[in-house]
Amino acid sequence: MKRFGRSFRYACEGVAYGLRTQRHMRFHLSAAAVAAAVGLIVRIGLLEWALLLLTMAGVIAAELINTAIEKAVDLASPAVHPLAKAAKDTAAGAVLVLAVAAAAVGLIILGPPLWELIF
Ligand SMILES: Nc1ncnc2c1ncn2[C@@H]1O[C@H](COP(=O)(O)OP(=O)(O)OP(=O)(O)O)[C@@H](O)[C@H]1O
Repeated sequence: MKRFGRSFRYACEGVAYGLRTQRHMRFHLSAAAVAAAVGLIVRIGLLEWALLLLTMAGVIAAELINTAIEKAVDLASPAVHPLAKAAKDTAAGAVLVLAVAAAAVGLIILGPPLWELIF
């Protein structure tokens, strides 16, 4: 149990590090906060909340993995190397794919009720 608590604390430190140092992470969090606020306003259903939360968490988790890869690459290859570029760009690409999918999910779930509320 003590070991579990320690691992949990280290994981929280990792999330805090990502939040503190990655501007993209702050952007993703702000977008998630806006989506959650709209979800509350238009009163989406439980299944919609589950989907929205899963996509938000997916983007944030991908950003954390991207940060981990960036740091590991910087440690392993401080000099310019095509493989270092490939590793960083591929990891960034994974975040991009998830972020675009999350934006689409947000539009599909929040778009129609928001439209109805406004017009
Ligand atoms: N060691 C390296 N060798 C070759 N290319 C690199 C290396 N480090 C970074 N690059 C490339 O330089 C560009 C900018 O990289 P950088 O690490 O500054 O990331 P970034 O996308 O600006 O992210 P952030 O601002 O979040 O740190 C990317 O295309 C990356 O692949």
